[in-house]
This record gives sequence, C-alpha cells and structure tokens, in this order.
Amino acid sequence: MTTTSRDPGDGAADLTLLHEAAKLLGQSATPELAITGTLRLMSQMLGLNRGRVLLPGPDDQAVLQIRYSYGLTPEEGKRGHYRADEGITGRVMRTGQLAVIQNIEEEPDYLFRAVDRTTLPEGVVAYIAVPIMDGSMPLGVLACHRLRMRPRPIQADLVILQILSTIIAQILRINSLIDERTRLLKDENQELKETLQKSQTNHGILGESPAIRDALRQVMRVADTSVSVLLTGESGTGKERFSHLLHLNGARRDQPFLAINCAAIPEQLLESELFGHERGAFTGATATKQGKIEMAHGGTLFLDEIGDLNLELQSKLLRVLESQVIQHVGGVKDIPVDVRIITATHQNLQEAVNQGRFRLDLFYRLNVFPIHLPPLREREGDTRLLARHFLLGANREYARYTRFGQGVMERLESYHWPGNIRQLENVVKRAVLVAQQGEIRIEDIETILHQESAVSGHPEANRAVPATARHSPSPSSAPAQGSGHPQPNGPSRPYQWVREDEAAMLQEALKRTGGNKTQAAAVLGMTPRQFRYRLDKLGLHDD
Ligand SMILES: Nc1ncnc2c1ncn2[C@@H]1O[C@H](COP(=O)(O)OP(=O)(O)OP(=O)(O)O)[C@@H](O)[C@H]1O
Repeated sequence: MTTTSRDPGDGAADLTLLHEAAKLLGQSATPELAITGTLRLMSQMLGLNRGRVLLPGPDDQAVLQIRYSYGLTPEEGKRGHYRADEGITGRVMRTGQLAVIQNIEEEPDYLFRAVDRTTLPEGVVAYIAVPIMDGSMPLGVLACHRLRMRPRPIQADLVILQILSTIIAQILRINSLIDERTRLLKDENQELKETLQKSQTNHGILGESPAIRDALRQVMRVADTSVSVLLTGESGTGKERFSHLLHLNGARRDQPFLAINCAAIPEQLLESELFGHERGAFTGATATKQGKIEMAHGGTLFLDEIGDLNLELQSKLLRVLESQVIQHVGGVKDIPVDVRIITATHQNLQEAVNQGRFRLDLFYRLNVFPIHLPPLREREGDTRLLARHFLLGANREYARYTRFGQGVMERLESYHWPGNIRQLENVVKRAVLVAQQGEIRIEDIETILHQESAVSGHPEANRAVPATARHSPSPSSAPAQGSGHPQPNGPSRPYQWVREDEAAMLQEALKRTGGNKTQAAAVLGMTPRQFRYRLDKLGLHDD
C-alpha cells in the first residue's frame, strides 16, 4: 500500500483526487467498485489508510457493519461491527458529528475491534470518522487511519473526507433507489408469473373470488354432459369464455366450437348463418352454404344474445333441439345434426317470455342449467388479478415494459366496471399505450375512465364506488339484466365498444325522423333491429 505524503495546501492533489472519485462514480457498474475505488484513492493519494464505510446491517439495522473497505483483511472487515453506543464509530452514527482521534492509544472509547494495534505501523496513529449524511439523517460512517506525523494538515484531510462522504452518500442513495426498483420489479415479475400460471388453468379464465369459483364449479359439473346451459350475466362478464370452457372440458373438446352473436347479425342474414342455404334461395345465394349449426356438427355451438332471436327463428331452433335435424334456407331435405347448444343472454329471458317475446317451451329447453356470471365488481380480489394479467398481455403485444404506478391498482379496484372484464382489458391496454417512462399513473387511468364514461354513456361511470356500495342486490334473484336502461342502484347496462360519434349519429337520425326508430334506422341504412341494438348498447333509449 502506498502512502504518499503531500505538501501542506497541495490543492492540486486534492482536486485530482476529487476528479478521480467523481470519475469512479460515473463509471463504476456497482457501488462496491465506486466506493472501494474511492477508499483506494484516499489511501494512495492522501495516506488515509484502511478506509472503511460502515452501514447498518441488513439483518439488524441497529448494528453498523463494515460494508466496504480498502486495506483491511476479510477477517478484520468481519470483526468491524458496532452498536450505536459502542466506540467512536457508534458515536459518529448516533450524533451525526465527525470525530478526530489524534492518538488511538490514548482514547478510551477506541475499541481496536477490527484492526489489532500490533498490525498498525509504529508511531502515533490517528483515526478520523465522518458521518455519511442523507439530509440530516446519518446513513453510515466513513472512517480511516492516518499517521499523525505528516506535513499535511489534518484540517485538509477532514475537508476532503467530508466531500468524499457526500459522494459516497450519493452512491448509496442511487444504489438504494436501484435496489428498491429492482425489488419492485422482481416482486412484480413474480406476481406476473403467478398470474400467468393461474390463467393457464381453466383455459385462461382467471379469478379466485368465491363468486367466480362457484361459477367454475357449476361449469365443471355439467361440462361432460349434454345438458343445455344458459349463461347469464352482464356484458363482458365472460359468457363466451365460459361457453368455450364448457366445450373444452366435455367429450366434444376435439370437435368444432363455433360462436355466433344473434344480436350482431342482421335479421335476414341470421337464418342463413344458422341453418345454411341452398343455391338460389335468395338473391346473392350463388352457392349452397352450410350454416353454423351444421358446421358445429359433433361439437358445440354458442349462441350469444339468444334473447334477440326472433320468434320464427326461435321455433326453428326449438325444432333443432327436439329432433336434431335442420333444413337449409330454400331446402327441403332434413339434415341430421349432433350439436351441443350453449346459449347466453344479458337480458332477463323470463321477462321476455312474460312479454311474449320469447317462447316458453324454448326457454325451458335452454334454461335446464342456468349459470350466472357475476359482474366484476362482485368478484372480490379478481380485478387485481385480471389487471395484472392484461398488463402482461399488453406489454407483450406492444413490446413495452409498463407497470402500474402508485394508487393505480386501488383505483382499478374501486371502479365499478359497467363493461366488466372486457372494459378492464381495454382500459389496461389503453393505459399501456399512453404510459410515459414505463409507468401507468393514476392520472392516466382517470383520463381513460373519464373517456370511458363518455363512450359508455353511463352517468356514474367515472365515480368511485365505495366497496360497501358496490354489490348489486342479489345476483341469484336477478340472474340477468333487464332492458338495458341505466339502473339507479347499480350499473347494469351492457357495455360494448361503440364510438362516441355513433351515438351522435343515432341521435341525429332520431331527431330528423321525429323519434321514429324504424325511419331513423332506414336513414342510416340499418335494420330497425340493428338500430335498436346500438341504442341499447349506448344506453340511448328514451322509453
Ligand atoms: N375470467 C376471465 N379471465 C380472463 N379473461 C376473461 C375472463 N372473463 C372474460 N375474459 C375476457 O374478457 C373479454 C369479454 O369476455 P366475453 O366475450 O366472454 O364476455 P361476454 O359476457 O360474452 O360479453 P358479451 O355479453 O358482451 O358478448 C374477453 O376478451 C375474454 O377473453
């Protein structure tokens, strides 16, 4: 070890040392390299030997331990730990005041714990310890030995040591920020892995709430049977997902699964979509075409929004269920089919039956085993799980690494999600796209939720609902939602991605036709049914 004595007032050497220390700070990949490098410079350039940095121990914060050193053996390093009431080091940490011991042999508080006197050079040895401060709080202690009989004034060394302790404080602060960030990322990564694992069971259906577990149990009970299942629940609660789960857990799993949304297809096309058609059956039917029922032969057909099927098609569907045959539109031949039909609705089908809009016999046929999917706001704890899952998916899709900032998860959990899981997925995806510097801030979420409320038209969509007020009265007594009107006691209107300008367009058409929906639909080139469907989705009913 070189100990070079300097002339008193050798300011150029001090500057060189500070310059080198600053370079170390910028270049070192780890705090270990930067701090031990600084301690080495102290020794080589100023003769401040056996430099050490003591910090509270990782296991016991009340005990200071030598964490970095230069010129100490590993055993000496290990021996150097001090409680706050022990020795000079403990005192510096306790008081935040530097200590200069001119002669360690004459100081009763000097413990000789790390370094034995016999290993030190002959002559008078001084000990200097300066606190490493974070504002007014001592973070640790920087200390070293110094041969007393040197031309350079001790005052000059003290100044340098105080500057170096500031640099070391900076290194430690940066390092602790990095550590904290790394720990968060590790935790998050672990959570994401767990979420991914959970999503792999149940074919991607996530949820651990009692409500969703109950629904899953019911699915498993009937998956391997041919019983008719009617899935009820608000829009976006996963009815289609669950129908697929039923299919995948049954004997038909290797056969086709097809889904059709009865409300989304224009009425005149729906029959041909379901039953197929013969060539020439209608204008544009240039070839014979199979319908979805026939295509799903051997497998499962999922009929979403079954409540929107007109009475004529309801009769035809009933015939399929009773006799397992279909006829193409324009055909006369009975075609045998073996299809499991699973249906879903967000409407109250019982009410539709009472109003004469839905056949009672078909209702009985379909409703053999109803499974109600609870709205997201009733799935305690699932929002968190799903939000993480969608974050992972969006990060993958958009090649980002984005995380939720402080308070975001709580905000997502307090929101009442009129559009349920589909809406949550959309919000998380959008948040990933708008996030700056890899963090989704609570403000980003507020903006998106605000836009959501404008789009979904729900008057309360942007209001945080207290946990106690979030549950709607009784899911079992109200298995499906009604007409789609906003409910005073809880959001229940179906949610779908619809553009805001579409609402304006519908309203404008209604205005022009004096509120006549059939005419308004014609103005926009839609069927009255399509028009009503959109009004319904946008919550624009005036009756
Ligand atoms: N438990 C779940 N775990 C993960 N993703 C889910 C879950 N439930 C639903 N989803 C996802 O949410 C979205 C909406 O689900 P789905 O289409 O099945 O709802 P729905 O009730 O059929 O909606 P609608 O009535 O509007 O047709 C889909 O992207 C689906 O994959």
